[in-house]
Amino acid sequence: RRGGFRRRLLPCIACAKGAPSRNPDDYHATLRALNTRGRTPRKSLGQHYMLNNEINEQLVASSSVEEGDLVLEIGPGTGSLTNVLINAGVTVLAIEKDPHMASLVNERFAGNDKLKVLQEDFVKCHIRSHMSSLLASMKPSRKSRYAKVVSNIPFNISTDVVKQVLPMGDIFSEVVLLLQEETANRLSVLSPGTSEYRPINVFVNFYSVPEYIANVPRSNFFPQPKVDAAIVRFKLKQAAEYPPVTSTKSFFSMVKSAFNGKRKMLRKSLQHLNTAVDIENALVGIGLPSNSRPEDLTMDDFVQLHNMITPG
Ligand SMILES: C[S@@+](CC[C@H](N)C(=O)[O-])C[C@H]1O[C@@H](n2cnc3c(N)ncnc32)[C@H](O)[C@@H]1O
Repeated sequence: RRGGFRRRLLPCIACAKGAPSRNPDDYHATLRALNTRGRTPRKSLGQHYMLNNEINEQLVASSSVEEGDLVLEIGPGTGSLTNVLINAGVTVLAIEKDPHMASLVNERFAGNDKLKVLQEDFVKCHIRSHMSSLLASMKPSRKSRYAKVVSNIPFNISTDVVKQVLPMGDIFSEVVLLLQEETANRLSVLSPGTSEYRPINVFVNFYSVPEYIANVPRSNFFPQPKVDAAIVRFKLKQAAEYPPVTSTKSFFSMVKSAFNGKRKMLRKSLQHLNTAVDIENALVGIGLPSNSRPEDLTMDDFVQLHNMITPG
């Protein structure tokens, strides 16, 4: 066999030690789909396939999709989540980087006009133009004019996905992702004042309202990752609901500079924007100590500080 394909790659059910209780059909379907191609799951592509259809159902339920909706799925893999989405009556745009998995999922749903598969790297693709043209071609009778994202994504592109889709409130209303547990916590639960607080937290809260939905133990995936996962829902804000900053570019540039000097007080790390005295006065003006550090500020505090210390 060519190209690293092997005959027997996957465990049989009887060998699946520590596997969660699940409908065996789901497990069989995933293993069969992989075995038909002799595919070894690739670590570099974050290929940890979902074995438990109840989790797929929970992902779909968390996004409250309705019949007729348009859903973007990043990384359909064997198509187990795709199947639940299609059964919920939605149209799916699936973007899959691995050409083998893209053709496998295409074949699985051959002839189904509710699915469009693009074999592309999500990080590099023009998602806005793909989504805009699909939304424009759909019936105006749809209840929601917004699309949704529902995906079990590879852990290694989580930040790219979040950075790309959260500012797209004009296209998506909700983004439901299965993330690495630690990432899920960091993006949805972490509050200011903790040492892990970063610019990404300000970014997430600027563009969305995140909510931690549920932990998903690692035993639900094949192959089993070293860490647990969790479902997070981001409700996207529309442009009119974004915090009132004079310029988002200058706002996020200020936040980045603030965290560049993580141990530094803001009156030092933001000195390129204004004098130390003016920064101190601005901090006191919004009810914070004059020697505040970036991890002390909420997203709203950053917004106020930005509008006070940068020329508008
Ligand atoms: C964690 S697996 C999930 C597969 C499937 N959704 C499931 O639940 O079993 C991630 C999937 O994303 C695909 N993938 C990896 N990197 C990608 C990228 N940059 N763009 C699109 N798909 C990618 C992998 O090939 C794989 O099929």
